[in-house]
Amino acid sequence: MNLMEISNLTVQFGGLKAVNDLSITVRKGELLCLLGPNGAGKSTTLDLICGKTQSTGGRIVFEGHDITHLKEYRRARHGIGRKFQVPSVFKGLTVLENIEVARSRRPGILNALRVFRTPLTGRVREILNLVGLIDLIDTRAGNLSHGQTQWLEIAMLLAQDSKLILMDEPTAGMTIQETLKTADIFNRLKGTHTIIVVEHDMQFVRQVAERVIVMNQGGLLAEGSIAQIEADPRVKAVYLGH
Ligand SMILES: Nc1ncnc2c1ncn2[C@@H]1O[C@H](COP(=O)(O)OP(=O)(O)OP(=O)(O)O)[C@@H](O)[C@H]1O
Repeated sequence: MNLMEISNLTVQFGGLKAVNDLSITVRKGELLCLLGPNGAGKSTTLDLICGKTQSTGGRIVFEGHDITHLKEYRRARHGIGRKFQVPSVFKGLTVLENIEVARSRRPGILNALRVFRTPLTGRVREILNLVGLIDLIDTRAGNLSHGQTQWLEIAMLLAQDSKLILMDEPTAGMTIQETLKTADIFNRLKGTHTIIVVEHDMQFVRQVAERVIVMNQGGLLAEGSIAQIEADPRVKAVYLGH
């Protein structure tokens, strides 16, 4: 079943078409990796899906709703969650408090503070177990390691029950062990969560990818399994060969 259909998506910045006539179908529950050389338009594609950037052409249909011209906060209400390269956790709050803020769905920290006395409910416990932070619920986010901070942010997206999770280079700056653990988290999310991830770390992509899309110069260059992508001479020429 399709969760999202992107047709002929285009955005022009001055003379540059950063995303150019891109069509992608995203299936419910799949983990889709977006690859491509620097400047291919991967981050811009995520920006166009979450509404951070408005397209200049094409269409995005999410669960049957045309969201092409919706503002970012309205797309978030439809269940599109975005994780940026710089984590947006509240450093002064504990791990559990951060999750509660994410779960409250109400804008503004003051509203969120009212729910802090909520006990560690089943779903929150499940999420914290999944990302391996269950023993750190009372730790301030500012005291977490880089990897733990990234996992907390993933947990916050899960706590919002996002239907589509968009992630831009989640393993950037991680140690090998942290990257392995992140792959494990992603593999456990497969099937129940729909994820689009932009990544340059091919080892990580090999561990998690079900379907891979390679972009080049704003357009779709190749699509397939990781084995098909790695054997594709066009991909080798512009990306993997370097
Ligand atoms: N707001 C903007 N205004 C003008 N040009 C932009 C804007 N955002 C992106 N671009 C340009 O669009 C092109 C695509 O950028 P984008 O960041 O999407 O590439 P990318 O594939 O994510 O690259 P990287 O792997 O380096 O992150 C680049 O040439 C970039 O300079």
